[in-house]
Amino acid sequence: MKLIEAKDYEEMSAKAAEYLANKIHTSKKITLGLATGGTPEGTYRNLIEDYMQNDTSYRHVTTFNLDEYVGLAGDHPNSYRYFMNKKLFDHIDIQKSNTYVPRGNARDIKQECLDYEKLLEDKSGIDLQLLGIGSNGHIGFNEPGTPFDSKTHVVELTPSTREANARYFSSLEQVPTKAISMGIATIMKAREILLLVSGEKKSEALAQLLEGDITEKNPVSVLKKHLNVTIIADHAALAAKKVHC
Ligand SMILES: N[C@@H]1[C@@H](O)[C@H](O)[C@@H](COP(=O)(O)O)O[C@@H]1O
Repeated sequence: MKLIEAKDYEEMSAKAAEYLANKIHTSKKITLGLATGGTPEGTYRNLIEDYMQNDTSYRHVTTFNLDEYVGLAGDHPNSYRYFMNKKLFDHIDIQKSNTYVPRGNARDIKQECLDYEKLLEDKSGIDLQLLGIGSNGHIGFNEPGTPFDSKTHVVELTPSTREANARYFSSLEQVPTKAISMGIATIMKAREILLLVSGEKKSEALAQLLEGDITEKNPVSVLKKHLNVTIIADHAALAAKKVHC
């Protein structure tokens, strides 16, 4: 695993966007795995700036998002499809038909998981997966205890994850209790992974990744088995690691 240090959230976001833009520029065709949440928002802002200033085209880019809330349609303001449209896709020249997010309002949610996994395979998988982490080490919506061999599946959200994400909803009760998430094996199939970690709240999870064991109790620890992982972390996120040293 390669670790790139950043001063703060802004610097982490700028470095991540530069990393991604460089890959987009230098490839003829690329499939990106994308994440939602506060962590990648700054990266998307920087990518939009880069698009406007440097004419970076996204016509050759396909994207697959990690997850989506069960029960929310794509035009619901709290859905991850809506987040991606507003925070990135609406501002760049990507073809919307090449952007995939699980359909949280699909009639048959289990079938939707199977179809999403198959679609990913049919499109030859992910070249570069952007990832954030939850403070309990979750990746996508794969909570502690999720088997490492899991594929795209329906997840029961833990109270702590619902609370952490309640800031986007008008109340905790509004936060869905289930989500569709790429599984850990799905994420690990990406040819490259870029993990972003910012802030003190994530420092224990990051320290566990850098210094702890590989265990299903800490989903992010699986990344130690991947051969091509880059972490961009800010100083606040690295604080616990430095205390441990
Ligand atoms: N499903 C998402 C994850 O993909 C994300 O990494 C995590 C952290 O979010 P944030 O970046 O807002 O801290 O939250 C959610 O649970």
